[in-house]
Amino acid sequence: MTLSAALTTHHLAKSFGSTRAVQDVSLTVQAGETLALLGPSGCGKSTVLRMVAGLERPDTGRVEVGGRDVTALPPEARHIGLVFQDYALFPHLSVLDNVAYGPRMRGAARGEAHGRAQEALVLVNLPELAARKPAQLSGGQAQRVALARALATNSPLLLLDEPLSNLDERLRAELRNDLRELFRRVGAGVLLVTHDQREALALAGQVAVMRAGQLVQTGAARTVFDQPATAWVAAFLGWANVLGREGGQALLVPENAVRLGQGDIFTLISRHATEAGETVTVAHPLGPLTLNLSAREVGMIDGQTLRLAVAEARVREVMDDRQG
Ligand SMILES: Nc1ncnc2c1ncn2[C@@H]1O[C@H](COP(=O)(O)OP(=O)(O)OP(=O)(O)O)[C@@H](O)[C@H]1O
Repeated sequence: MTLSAALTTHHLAKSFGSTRAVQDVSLTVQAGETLALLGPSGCGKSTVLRMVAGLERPDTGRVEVGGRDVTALPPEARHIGLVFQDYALFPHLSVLDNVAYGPRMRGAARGEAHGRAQEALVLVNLPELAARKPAQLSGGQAQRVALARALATNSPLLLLDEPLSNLDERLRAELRNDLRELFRRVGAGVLLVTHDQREALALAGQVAVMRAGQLVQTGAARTVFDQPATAWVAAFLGWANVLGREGGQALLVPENAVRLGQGDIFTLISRHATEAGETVTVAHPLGPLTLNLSAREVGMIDGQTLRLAVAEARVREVMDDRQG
């Protein structure tokens, strides 16, 4: 028996007037796998998610959930767990009834729906808050309840749109760890939209990078972060050294290609103090190299110079698609 993917989109496209919000997006999320959709503001991430959820109708293309074509189905018939920012909790219902709402809508008897809701609240570590009203929850607790509501549907696919936004840094870090563990336990496919690279790396095994409505790179998260396919992807993912060349190419110099204290002596163009040490830019024949130095490494600066070697085997040349 071949297992169906939790989600497959086939050539999804959507325009709003003359804005081509999404063009030809095909992606797959396997059961038990988390895929993070990454890209700058306005690149079409939410529109992809909304088409998968059934909240937006694609102009062309298909959506399959668990091997079933759901393109023509309304959201409630798709069997997807949603955690969207604008999917607020019902203020007049208790936490338990909020979480039980999905199973109830799908025809579960009250007792069974409450049982599932209790289980979901245990999964997100909030079983003791079942009787509260949403107004009596902190921001982090409300996010967990929203997640429990999605989990209680027992859906094979969860969609999360910026699930940790609106939370302070401490809560984000805490929930990030919990979510990873939770996704692993429930075994659903998860499609996650985030603009936070750290969140993507922490939560998702797979990433898909979007630019101007199109997917530009998809693959294992570690591979995409370590081996961006183009200069634009590298710059978007926060690579410090994407050095333009003649002829539309660029060199990607990873931090681990730079060996301090060996090789030739280069002049520093700029220096800025950071919490950990300094960020410096070195005039190097490959181009201006920006390095994050620890306090110990700052001690290797001699006058306004630094001795370093670049391991050229670790430097990759890619297409420079940053313009346009
Ligand atoms: N209902 C709509 N009507 C008109 N244009 C829209 C609509 N929804 C989205 N757009 C446009 O489609 C493009 C993609 O928007 P989308 O919200 O999918 O981007 P996004 O990547 O999720 O952005 P962000 O990270 O800022 O949320 C944008 O240019 C946006 O202005």
